[in-house]
Amino acid sequence: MQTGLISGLVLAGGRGSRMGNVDKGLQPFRSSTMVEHVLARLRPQVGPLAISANRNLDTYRAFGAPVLTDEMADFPGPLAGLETGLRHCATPYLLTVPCDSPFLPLDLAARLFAALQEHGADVAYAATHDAGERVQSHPVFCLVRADRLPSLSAYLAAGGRSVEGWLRDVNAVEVVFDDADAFRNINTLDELRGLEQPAFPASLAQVASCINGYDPDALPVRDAQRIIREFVQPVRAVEMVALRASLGRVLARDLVSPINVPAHDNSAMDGYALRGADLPLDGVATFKVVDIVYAGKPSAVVPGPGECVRIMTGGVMPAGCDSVLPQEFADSGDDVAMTVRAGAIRAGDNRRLAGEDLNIGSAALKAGRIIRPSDLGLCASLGFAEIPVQRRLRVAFFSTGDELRSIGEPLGEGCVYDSNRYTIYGMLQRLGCEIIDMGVVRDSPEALEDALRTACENADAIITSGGVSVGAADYTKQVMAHLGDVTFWKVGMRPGRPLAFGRVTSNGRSAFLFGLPGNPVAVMVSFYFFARDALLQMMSANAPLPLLQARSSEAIRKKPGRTEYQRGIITRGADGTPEVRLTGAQGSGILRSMSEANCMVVLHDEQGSVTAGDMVDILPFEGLF
Ligand SMILES: Nc1nc2c(c(=O)[nH]1)N[C@H]1C(S)=C(S)[C@@H](COP(=O)(O)OP(=O)(O)OC[C@H]3O[C@@H](n4cnc5c(N)ncnc54)[C@H](O)[C@@H]3O)O[C@H]1N2
Ligand code: MOO
Ligand SMILES: [Mg+2]
Repeated sequence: MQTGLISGLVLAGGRGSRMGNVDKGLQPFRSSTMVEHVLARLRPQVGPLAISANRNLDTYRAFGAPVLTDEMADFPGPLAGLETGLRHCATPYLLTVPCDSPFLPLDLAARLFAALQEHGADVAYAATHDAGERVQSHPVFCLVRADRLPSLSAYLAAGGRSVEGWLRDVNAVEVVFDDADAFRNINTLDELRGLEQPAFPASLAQVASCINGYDPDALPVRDAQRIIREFVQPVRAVEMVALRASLGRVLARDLVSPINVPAHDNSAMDGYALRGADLPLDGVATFKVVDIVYAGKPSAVVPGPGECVRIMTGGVMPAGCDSVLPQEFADSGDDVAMTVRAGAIRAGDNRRLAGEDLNIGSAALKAGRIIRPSDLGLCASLGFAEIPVQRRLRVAFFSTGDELRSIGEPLGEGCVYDSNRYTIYGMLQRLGCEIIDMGVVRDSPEALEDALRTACENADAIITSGGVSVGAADYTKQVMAHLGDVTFWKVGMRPGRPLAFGRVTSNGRSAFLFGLPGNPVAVMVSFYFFARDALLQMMSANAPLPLLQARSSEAIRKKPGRTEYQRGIITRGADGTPEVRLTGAQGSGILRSMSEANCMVVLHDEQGSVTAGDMVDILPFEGLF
């Protein structure tokens, strides 16, 4: 069967009345949507592909197939979609499938086509046996001759609406498939239950009440992380971007392979393709060369016993051949004959199997992945021109403190340049966020409220630095508390003890807030260990902190009962394993030692002093995004 003879049409134009009038095709299903599963399974079986839909047209268009809307008004049912499909059909046959059948058979087109040909029929449709062995027909899985359009139009014009009714008017053949599950459709929201989006977050107090012995003034790191994780919600908005533009973005849905890669069994070597059974058991054997196969130019020749085909790397294996003798392993060989010695290769050698890289219907990449260069290549090998990614997370940030000066301003008595906005900028940039830099905000209630409201109305998350400890001029906490559900913690850690976290609201818009401490090292540590994971969670990204282990080359003093983050330099030790030493002074204002470091040493709550030679957890900065 030539797939190019058949156009595919996914019927997604129904009312979805059994699902409460939702658009069935767009319902989330296994990290993507139902219709995308259907498209992935149908695409390899047909030439042109279209979607019949009557709502959410732009969303459907983003799946990369033209969208046809019913030409008849008022949702008259699947036949209206079929009629429109036939009007636009440029091939001799049209195959329809419903949008809620994510498991449809991969040989649907081939089997219906074979039956249509065999019976000289107008229409072939699928059926299965139910549990009682009765035949149950699935008439919306049907292959129709495109020239049957007039008969369908006449049936509809006469008021006919049921697919079964029209099938009685034409010469239709039923094709029984064994796998009833492949035709299972998902009809109710109940069936989709468990895949729904999580409920709106509870209040922070409710979340915190689940923590044993919750004390905001002495909160262990892991409890703070847990509260943040349970409170933060993903921003669900997906956009299609050109393949190259997806680098560094978060994949929004599983990418299901629409093809086998490679598509055919092919040769891994330049040499001779032959039947493994013909290889000599001892001595030598001479094969007659009956054709030459180049990559991209398959041969129709089927070598007989004692025959072989010269083949180039990547060339499609000729029918019946299962092994390739690399040409340098032949005793002699040219384009006429080849001689091989016993034991030169084994049967099956040097053949790359169809689908060994990626199998049709398998998840090539999982939703949540941050797209890397190899993923771009993988997507290209599947023919994907556009990739569904999460929209970039919008993060607004500003610094607070009257002593802060921006670069370019004169540095007055007692003032410091604002460095936190630059470290925060760098860390957000590496996470792939859309950045809204709001500068330095004066320590006045009005200026702070103004800034927080603007940030809240324009961003998904807000990061501030400074003003969260107990100082007298700090209005930050008071304004944050006034604008939303914000809590102030003293976390059992060093550096980065004070931390504000919550959700602020202004004019009906809300944003998650991370009020990081002002000290320049504390701001980075609390970003990496609290804000980073939360922002990734909002982006629906899967990228846990890459904690590794290294041997400490020195003793480190540490009190159990709090987490300490020390700046370290990791090198390759004498025995080849990673070894870490500290950068010296660890004060939370000493940014230089952060720059000198290439990792953080993480000493957990329960840990006491470290002896030289002990293994410790480290977070390497390179590769940390
Ligand atoms: N009595 C107490 N004092 C302090 C405590 C405490 O528990 N009790 N905690 C200390 C800890 S730990 C930290 S961390 C800081 C956090 O203070 P704030 O978040 O209120 O921050 P500020 O007071 O505004 O600034 C602290 C420090 O950092 C400098 N800073 C602030 N922003 C920037 C910036 N954008 N660029 C460069 N440097 C900045 C600021 O000048 C201060 O020196 O509180 C301790 N105190
Ligand atoms: O949390 Mo503060 O970190 O010690 O400067
Ligand atoms: Mg302060």
